[in-house]
Amino acid sequence: MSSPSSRERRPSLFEKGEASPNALQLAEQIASFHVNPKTGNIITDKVTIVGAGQVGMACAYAIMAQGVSHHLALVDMQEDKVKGEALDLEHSSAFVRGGLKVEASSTYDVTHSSSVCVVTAGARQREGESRLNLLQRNVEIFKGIIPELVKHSPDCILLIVSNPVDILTWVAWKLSGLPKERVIGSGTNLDSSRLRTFMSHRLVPVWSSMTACGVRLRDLNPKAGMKDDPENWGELHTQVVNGAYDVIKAKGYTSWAIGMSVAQVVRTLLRNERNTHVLSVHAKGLHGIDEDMYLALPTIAGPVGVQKIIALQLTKDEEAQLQKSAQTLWDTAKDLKL
Ligand SMILES: NC(=O)c1ccc[n+]([C@@H]2O[C@H](COP(=O)([O-])OP(=O)(O)OC[C@H]3O[C@@H](n4cnc5c(N)ncnc54)[C@H](O)[C@@H]3O)[C@@H](O)[C@H]2O)c1
Repeated sequence: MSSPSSRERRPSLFEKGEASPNALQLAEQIASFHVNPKTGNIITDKVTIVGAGQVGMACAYAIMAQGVSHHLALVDMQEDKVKGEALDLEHSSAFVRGGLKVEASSTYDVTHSSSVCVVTAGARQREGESRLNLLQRNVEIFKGIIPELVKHSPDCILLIVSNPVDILTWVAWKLSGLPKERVIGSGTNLDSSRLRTFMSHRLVPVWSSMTACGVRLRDLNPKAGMKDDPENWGELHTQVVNGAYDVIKAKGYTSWAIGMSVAQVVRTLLRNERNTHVLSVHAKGLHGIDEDMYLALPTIAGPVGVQKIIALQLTKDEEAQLQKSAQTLWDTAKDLKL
């Protein structure tokens, strides 16, 4: 029997010459391929993020750390900054299962053939500036971004994060020429998480046993969330609405939670996980909405974009409020110069 020292060392693939550069390239490609189960087409997991600010980089980090994509392209008009961010991220490649490739530029060549393009670029409000003026400035920014993204990735899904997200998703749809199903906004996916977080603060001791027994909050407190609710669950609504403002007041911007939220949506889009997220989708014709507008609604989306918008069971009053929201958004959007 041969001793370990005398045992012939197995040559590595490189030494045996089995892995030519082409084979390595192929392995790299296979690692980042998924198959669209509906069409059978191969899609890559390449994701572009435009805007390498607080939100864009939190999205990039979450997408990378969760292994949602192994190939990122970052674009920002601040070339030095975006290149620095890309290097910093790519240096963590050894800690990421499957490795990581990060490209960065102030132009759009690096974005070619992306499956999902996330847009977080936006202008910050100037002192005394009206929201409409800020919005028009963001429209001008989008005019420089959206056609470039579509030119380099004509089959991509656009995922808009910049605020105001519903209106800018509509703007991106108009500027892109893509089918409405392929343009999606981050909607209120994050607000849903905020609601669950605030609920868990109240319910941690009993939550798991309640859900395990199939008990719902309304079974214990039929007035939960109503005006005369003795436990005042309605206060959660205020907490959710103020959630972003509380964070911005304390640290100047929001980043980590929106990054995680976007990573979750991108995973769903790439992997066809058929999860339901509350995303900004084209809402005309739903719940009596007449406006050509995007609104946040529960949506199932995948590699082809929006697959299904879940019909909500709304009271007349709730439906009227949704229609009013659509009207308010449209009143602003219709005056924009596209
Ligand atoms: N949808 C949501 O739930 C949600 C949550 C948080 C923030 N946001 C929005 O995300 C956006 C970004 O926020 P932030 O804190 O990262 O801002 P930020 O100022 O830190 O980053 C914006 C980045 O966009 C870049 N940029 C501006 N114009 C550009 C252009 N024409 N081309 C390429 N890059 C350009 C800037 O250089 C900057 O790096 C804001 O509109 C914010 O309101 C949305």
